[in-house]
Amino acid sequence: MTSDNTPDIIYTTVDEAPELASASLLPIIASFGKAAGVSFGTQDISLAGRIIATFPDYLTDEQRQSDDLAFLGDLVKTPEANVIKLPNISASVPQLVAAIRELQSQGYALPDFPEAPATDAEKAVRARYDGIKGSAVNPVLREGNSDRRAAAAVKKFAQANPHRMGEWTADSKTTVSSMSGGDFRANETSATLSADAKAKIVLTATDGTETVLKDGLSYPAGTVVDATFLSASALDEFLAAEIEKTKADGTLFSVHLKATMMKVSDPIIFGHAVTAFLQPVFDAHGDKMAALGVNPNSGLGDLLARVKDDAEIMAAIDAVMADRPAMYMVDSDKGLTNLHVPSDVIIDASMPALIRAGGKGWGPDGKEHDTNCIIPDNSYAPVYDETIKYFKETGKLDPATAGTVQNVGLMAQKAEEYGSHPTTFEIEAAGTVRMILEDGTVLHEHAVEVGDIWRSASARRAPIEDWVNLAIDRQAAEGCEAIFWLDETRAHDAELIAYVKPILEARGVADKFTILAPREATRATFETIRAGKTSIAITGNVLRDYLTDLFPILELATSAKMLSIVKLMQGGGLFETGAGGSAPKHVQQLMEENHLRWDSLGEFCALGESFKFLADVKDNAKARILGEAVETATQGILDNGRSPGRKVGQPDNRDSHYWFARYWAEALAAQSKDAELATHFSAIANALAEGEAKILEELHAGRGTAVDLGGYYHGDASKTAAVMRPSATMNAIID
Ligand SMILES: NC(=O)C1=CN([C@@H]2O[C@H](COP(=O)(O)OP(=O)(O)OC[C@H]3O[C@@H](n4cnc5c(N)ncnc54)[C@H](OP(=O)(O)O)[C@@H]3O)[C@@H](O)[C@H]2O)C=CC1
Ligand SMILES: O=C(O)CCC(=O)C(=O)O
Ligand SMILES: [Mg+2]
Repeated sequence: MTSDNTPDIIYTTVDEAPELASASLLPIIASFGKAAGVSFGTQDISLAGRIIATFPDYLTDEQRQSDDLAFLGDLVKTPEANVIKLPNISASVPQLVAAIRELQSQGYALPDFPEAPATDAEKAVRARYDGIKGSAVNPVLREGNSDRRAAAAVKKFAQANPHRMGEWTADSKTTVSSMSGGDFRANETSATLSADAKAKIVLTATDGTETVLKDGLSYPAGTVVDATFLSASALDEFLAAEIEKTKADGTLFSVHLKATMMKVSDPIIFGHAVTAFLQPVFDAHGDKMAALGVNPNSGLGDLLARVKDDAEIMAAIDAVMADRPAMYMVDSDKGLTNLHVPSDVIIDASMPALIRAGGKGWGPDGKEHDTNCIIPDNSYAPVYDETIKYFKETGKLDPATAGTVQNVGLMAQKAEEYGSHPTTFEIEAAGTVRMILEDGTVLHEHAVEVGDIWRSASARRAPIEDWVNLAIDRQAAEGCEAIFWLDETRAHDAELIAYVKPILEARGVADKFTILAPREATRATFETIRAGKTSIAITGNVLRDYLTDLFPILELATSAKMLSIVKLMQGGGLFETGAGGSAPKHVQQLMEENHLRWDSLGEFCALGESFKFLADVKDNAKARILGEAVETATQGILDNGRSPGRKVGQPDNRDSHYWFARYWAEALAAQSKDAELATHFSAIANALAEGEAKILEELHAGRGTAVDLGGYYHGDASKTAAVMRPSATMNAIID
């Protein structure tokens, strides 16, 4: 599919803070690349871009956009792929609705999001929107397993400049609470297919009625296929008890889920939490609320917007809230609670932030308090539970001396739970769910009740083998401790262990690895890094996600500084920038006071790797020189403290890009491998140095005042450029 017209490197157009940063950084990168004959192209994977691309039939010719995600989905399956992937929004329903409204206000005649689709036409629109919802981009692009770690320079910098850590004390009441049974962990069954297989999922109701939940599933031989369910009644009992327990303990009530990546199951679990918290209101006014279109899965914020004109319901809500435990707040100034929006509290970022703060969450009084962290399912909750227990015993981690945890994550081809959306169902009738192979074999079978959440996930043989081999390579490169975080008592993990052990034996490296269940691995790993050493965590997809925020946030203060390489299975390279998200809070700050605290270190690291990869695969010497100079520039940013500050008045993202351009140009001017490049860039380096005072002054003009970007999800490119590239002097040098 690639042609001579495909640019050497594709940079993704995304959302929120990283996209604002791109408005300033990408012109620099493209200009420097051009001088060395390296071409850059962009492909739009933003939420707004994906909405537009999904509804061409509703739009004018000028408004239409190509389906860039589909293009990239094909590209990553080719050896030519060289993609720099920035974090993008994985939209919850409230975010999706807000983006649709914004586009409609800009004249895009898009259909409304059908909350309760009734007609066939509405169902068709809803199906199209559902394809955009949640984590719809990463699983398509991640055609390889992940290698995430802190670059040596970044780690050294963090040790020399340790961030502040909250104190942990033995008497902290902060705790992780999980179900005592009936959850996904307890009900899981797993099997490895011995031959290629087609399968269907059938619900047989107690009265004998059969419903095919899914047909046409097809798996190659060697696929590990899991099935499990979470009992709705067990969940509700658990949540009701936790509300009481939180109140008795005087801690903050908080629920931590991944409603974005687990876009089918977790919004439902979130909805149970909203319902449980407001149970007396639903008991008294449920019908009226349903008539007003309340869907608890969309959160308390959406619920309040729908019932706000009904004084009786509002009074009932106030009365219940007054009686409930205090809630962990997303924004106490604005009254945004944990339960307002399903995508505001995302477990991979929220739990580490709380742990970094010494186990404290923000309460409605704007003060920090011990918190009850409710993580209903036990599959991965023990990692956080053990982390908290460990810190209560030993006190906080010291980032000045702590070693580092790297991750090798099984991720390719929608591995494990993160690929389970098409095979996740909220059960509508009590009975039995069976996963049945074409030859009639019943692979999995569960007795279920109404409301239970049943799901199947799979991991294919080729990605699993690639993952184990990547782990072997990484361990050989580092020569350090390496742990497979797998629990032999968990059905899925036992199947993976059956893959891992023979490969390690066959390659003669079994003695270099240990296999530990997540709880034990957590403790062992903390002990290793407390001693200043390195550990490689080799994990499945979910723990890849969780650990590459947890350890970086404790070690480096943020996961934004991580190197995130996806070695694509067909030979291409996907370079993710950092391991975190799109930082909505940063956009708010920019809009209010014209300060962007986003740190582009993740972009710098990914750019260096992308150039190196280009140099290797296309034997492009100039790309190698560009890449080496990017590394020098990144080092310069760290050594000279040029990263953005958090507060207005301090240097921000734009300042850091000026310094990045300058250090990069200086490094290119200083190298002696390519005289032509050296001459070209020494002129640029000189101009940037001579213009320093004027450029910084121009960059700082207007700081502290509100700015207009022309939109949140679909901003106006010229307005954004005016805000993000305010230095005419610098622009003249770059352009
Ligand atoms: N790869 C991807 O595409 C990913 C996408 N996401 C998406 O991103 C959105 C937000 O997710 P959320 O869980 O809030 O996590 P984020 O990582 O966006 O934000 C958590 C906090 O981390 C800090 N942070 C993150 N990146 C940077 C950076 N480059 N520079 C400085 N600080 C940074 C900020 O802290 P502070 O506020 O203290 O400055 C930020 O508020 C969601 O839509 C989510 O789905 C999430 C993860 C990965
Ligand atoms: O795709 C997403 O929504 C988030 C991905 C993520 O958090 C990660 O890969 O670390
Ligand atoms: Mg993550």
